[in-house]
Parts: sequence; structure tokens; C-alpha cells
Amino acid sequence: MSKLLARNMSHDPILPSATGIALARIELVAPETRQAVANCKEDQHYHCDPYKPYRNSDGSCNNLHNPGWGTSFSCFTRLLPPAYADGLSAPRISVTGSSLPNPRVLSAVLHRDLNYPATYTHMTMQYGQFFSHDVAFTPSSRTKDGKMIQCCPPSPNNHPQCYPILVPKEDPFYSGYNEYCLNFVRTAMCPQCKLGPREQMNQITSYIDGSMVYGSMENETRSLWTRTGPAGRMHISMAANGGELLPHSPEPDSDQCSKPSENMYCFKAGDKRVNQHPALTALHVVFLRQHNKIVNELKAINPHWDGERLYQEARRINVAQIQMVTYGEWLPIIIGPDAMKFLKLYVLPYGYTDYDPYTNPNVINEFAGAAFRFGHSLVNSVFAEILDDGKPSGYRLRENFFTPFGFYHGQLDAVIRGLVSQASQNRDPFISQDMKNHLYRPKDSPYGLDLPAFNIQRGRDHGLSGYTDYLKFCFDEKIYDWAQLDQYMPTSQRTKFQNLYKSVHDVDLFSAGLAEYPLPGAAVGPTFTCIIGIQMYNLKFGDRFWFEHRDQAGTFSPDQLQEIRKTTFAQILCANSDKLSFIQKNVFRGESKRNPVVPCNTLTAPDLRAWRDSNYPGAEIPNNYHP
Ligand code: HEM
Ligand SMILES: [Ca+2]
Repeated sequence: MSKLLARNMSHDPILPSATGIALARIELVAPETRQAVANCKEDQHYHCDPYKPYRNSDGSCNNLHNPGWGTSFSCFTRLLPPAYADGLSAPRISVTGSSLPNPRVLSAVLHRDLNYPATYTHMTMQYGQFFSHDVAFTPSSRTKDGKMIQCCPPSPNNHPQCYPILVPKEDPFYSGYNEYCLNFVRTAMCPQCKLGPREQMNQITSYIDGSMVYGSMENETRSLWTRTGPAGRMHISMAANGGELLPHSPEPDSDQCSKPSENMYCFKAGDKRVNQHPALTALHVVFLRQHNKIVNELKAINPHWDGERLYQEARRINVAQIQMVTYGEWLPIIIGPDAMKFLKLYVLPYGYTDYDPYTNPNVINEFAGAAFRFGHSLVNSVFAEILDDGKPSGYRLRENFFTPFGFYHGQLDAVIRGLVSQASQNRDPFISQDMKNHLYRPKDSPYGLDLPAFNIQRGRDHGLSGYTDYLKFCFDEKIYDWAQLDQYMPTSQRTKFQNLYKSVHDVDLFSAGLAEYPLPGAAVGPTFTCIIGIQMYNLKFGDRFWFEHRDQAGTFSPDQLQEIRKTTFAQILCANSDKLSFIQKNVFRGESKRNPVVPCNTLTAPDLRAWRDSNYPGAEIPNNYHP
């Protein structure tokens, strides 16, 4: 069976039925492992209102039997038990008992910067990162008084949570700058209710609930919108051209982003990573504007609604649209049609889906720690921009970490046009220099950090098993010999692993997953499809507020649901740019005959008259709910 699961050397497509067999195995295994991990919040006491049609900011009470599931600050679950060196906490080592290969060496050999453009656009990369910031944020350990930990230079006196990446003397890049240590701090331990191996924590809600827009904690959410003022709307700041932007960072003097010179402010959003680089910030601006646009429309349709009602209803619609874009347009490109079908992840053309209260929506450690980081190989070093007059422009990523200041001067449209026009890098083992040698490069430095090396070290920090264990988990394939990997990846890749690792069972999941042949019509290969597929299944069927689910407190009326299904990301981008006038219909795919560029005003948006109160009395708001 397994022979059918990966493409062979002649790139024969995998039979769809074989993918089905592999995925059937996923369903057999996943539920028991998913539920095997104790959720440390299970014992906490929650008061849940089963009739409340809106989500709690921290994700609590989504699952009424397990109200802590999916909440911010809960522990990741796992597909496989952790593979710590000491069984409890120490990072994974080789099955031979010696150390694993140095992550910087692996990064230098396996993840070189080679330019292979993909068939999907750079927006596919950017939406992927934006979406990942809705579901996972792993906090690093801090000192007792909340300070960042310094692990370089390495010393026995360093903090116990230090796990620095030591750069070999002969490193072709860093040696030129006399840099021999990258500051890697272990992920904070998740406080658990039961004794057992170390677990990691997710700082944000795992649900696809727009938490990167709205926040993952009640007080944070409250600080981002206004009940009075223009009621129900998100707080904003203003660009020189009058366009709405995100509000200013609340701590400009200490956020390590604002004020490179006086009066230059970084932004605040529901997710703290908002200022990481301009293309990410752009999507935050788009969905902030979308919220406020929905509020304006709802206010015109239901003038009697107060700020709370306007905010909650707009949030519910905005989140439904994010779910629609994610599963309707984006995910099929990533995991391909077979997995989409098999796992019932396609958005239905009409009708409802069913919520499953036994499905745990928590983020899986293997997903956040390895599989979903596939997106790092999609990133270009130069981000294209297209100016208002159609002229191409662009910027180097390495010079633009934490510099969102162009938005005050109307940069938004140029960034969006660039993202939908430029090709992504292919999903392959290769990673751009700007992510590899220049990550987070400060203005006054010629170099930065190495993200693939961090990803590899993070997997070991989290005790993720070696790649071969996931071949067993996903496809029931027991690996005895290096040559067996040739079913999953080119021999040239397998040989590299063989030269670097002492045992085939040592190979790190992140690197091997990036090396796999893609599944037919997918960006990623079988193993990442397995892990991402399970996660996306759990996030859909384990979410009581999923926009298509029937018979729940927050269920949309049939008419409302059909309106949500008209959502396209192209329309959202058009409507929330400054003055974009043309765009291709599916922004994740390049322009083609089948995906033509069309005028923005020909794209349909949900008609919010389906939310007129008098049309559907009580349909979406149970009478017994009084906020
Ligand atoms: C310019 C683009 C990007 C940059 C600069 C970036 C940077 C980073 C950094 C610095 C980390 C933390 C690494 C660690 O210490 O372990 C991270 C984590 C992560 N990244 Fe990216 N990333 C980018 C794009 C993407 C994309 C396109 C995806 C997915 C499609 C993605 C998915 C993830 C995930 C899932 C994590 C783990 C999140 C967590 O649990 O905290 N990233 N990224
Ligand atoms: Ca979330």
C-alpha cells in the first residue's frame, strides 16, 4: 500500500483511492491519540451559557462538555507521545544515544536558497501565515520576572531553558561576522493538571475565530473596539490618505518596533506578531477594515442595534468569511482535492454540516512545531509591489522586519497588488536567504537569525518524534532502511539525509516533510497532508461555531449561510484596499484564462440584508439571550 502513497521517481500521480486508504488510517488512529492527552484546563471551572450565539474571546465554552478545549493558554495535543531524551523534558537526541546533527549545518546543507517559483501566488504564502496566527502562538520561556532570556554566548551559568544553536566555526555565512551562537530559548512549559512529560502551550485560541484580529483574551478584545464612539467598530488610526489603519501600539517606547525615529508607531492587533513584516500587516489592515465595513452596513440595515450587537454580529460574519476563504479557496491548494474530499473539508455549496462535540480542536504539536511551517519555504526574498500607476517595485524582506511605517503613506495597495501578482516560492526544501541568514535582521546589523534552524531546534525542544514515526502513524509504513524513503522523496534528498544523520529514525520532521514529493494537486506531500488534514478536520468539526454547522446557538439562517458562501478573498481585498480596481478571481492562483483579472465592481459580496432583524425574528439570536 505504502508504495502507492508517494510519487515514484517518474512522478506518477498517486491513485486517489490510495490516498484514501492512507487517510482512512488517519481517522482510525487520530481520535484515540487526540483524546489521550490531558488538557490542563479540564479541571478549571467555567460558567457556560449554551444559548449564547457568540464566541467567548478566549475560546472557552465552545465545547460545552470540555469548555477548556481550544482556549488560549491551553496545552498542545500530540499525535504521538513525546520523544524526549530523558522521557520527560530533555530535547530529543539520536536513537544511537549520541547528539543529533547541528541544526545550522542541516539548514545550510538541506535548506539552501534556490529559486523555484510556484504555480500559486505569494498571497498563498501570506494568507497561510495570517491564518496560522489565528491558531498557534507558542510562547518562549521567560525569567521569573518576565524578562527575555539570553542564551548567547553559551555558558553553564545560562538560564536552564537555554538551548542555543551553536554555529560551527566553518559556517560559510556567520563566520564572516564572527557569530557563533544563535539565541534559542526553549518554549515555555505548559502547566498541566497531571504529572508527565513536558508539554507546550498555545497562547492564542486554536479555533478559527479571527483571534489575530479580535484577540484571545477578554480584556485584550475589549481594548480593540469601541462600544460607543462609532459603536461596534474596531479602533483605528489613520493613514495620510484618510484610509483606516490599525490602532497604534500601546507601548511605543518598549515594543522594540515603534519609534525608530520620533512619531513612528507600530500597530496593535489581536495578535502580537502583526508588525513582523509589511505583507502580514497588510492582511491585518484588510480584516480590520472588513469588520468596520460590516458594522457600517449592519447599522444601516438595523439602526436599532447597539454597539455590542453590531460588534458581535460583524465579528461573526467576518470570522465566517475567514473560514470560508480558508477552506473554500486556500486549503485545497495546500493539501489537494483528495484529502479535501476524504476529510470532508470542502465548503458545501448549500445545506448544513454537523458539529462533533467529541472532536478536540486544540492545536497539535506536530502541526505548529513542524508541518504547518511548510509555509516558510514559500517566502520570497524580495516582496513585489505594484504602484498605483502600474509600475513594478518591491522591497527586500531582510530590510523590512518590523517596519510597517509605509502604511501611513498609502503602501497598502502596492503590497496587495504585489502579493496577488508575484509567484510564491515552491514548497520544497529550499528557503530564502532572508529567512535563513537574515531573519529579524536589525537595521544596524549585516545579518539576522536562521528560521529553518530554529524550526528544527523547535521540533527537538518540543520532543517531536523523528520523521519515520510519522510515516508509521500516517501510513502504517515501518521503515527499516534508508532506501525506503525513496518512495516519498527524490533519492538525491534521501542521500543528503543519509549523509547527515546517524540513523534513518533521527531525521527531523520539518526537513523531511519539506523534501517529500507533493500529492497530486497539492502543495505539500503525504506526511504534511496527514498532519495538516487532521488539524483542519478538528478545527472544522470540533468548532461549535463553525459557520456551516446546523442546530447550534450561533447557527446562521439558510439565507445568511448562502450569502456567506458568496465570499471570495478577491472581493474582500478589493473592498478593503484604498483603490484597487482590478484583481484575478482566485487570488491564490496566478492570472490565467480560467482565472481572469476582472474589475473589482463585478465581484459579488454577501448581501447583508439577510441579517435584517425583522426578516428572521429569533433565527440567529435565541430570545432567551440578553447580552
Ligand atoms: C515572511 C514570512 C514569515 C516569517 C518571517 C515567519 C517567521 C516565523 C518565526 C520567527 C517563527 C517562530 C520560530 C520559532 O522560534 O520556533 C515562526 C513560526 C511559525 N510559522 Fe512562520 N514565518 C513566516 C511565514 C509563515 C508561513 C507562510 C506559514 C504557514 C503557511 C508560517 C507558519 C508558522 C507556524 C505554524 C509557526 C509556529 C507558530 C507558533 O506555534 O508559535 N509562517 N514563523
Ligand atoms: Ca484563534
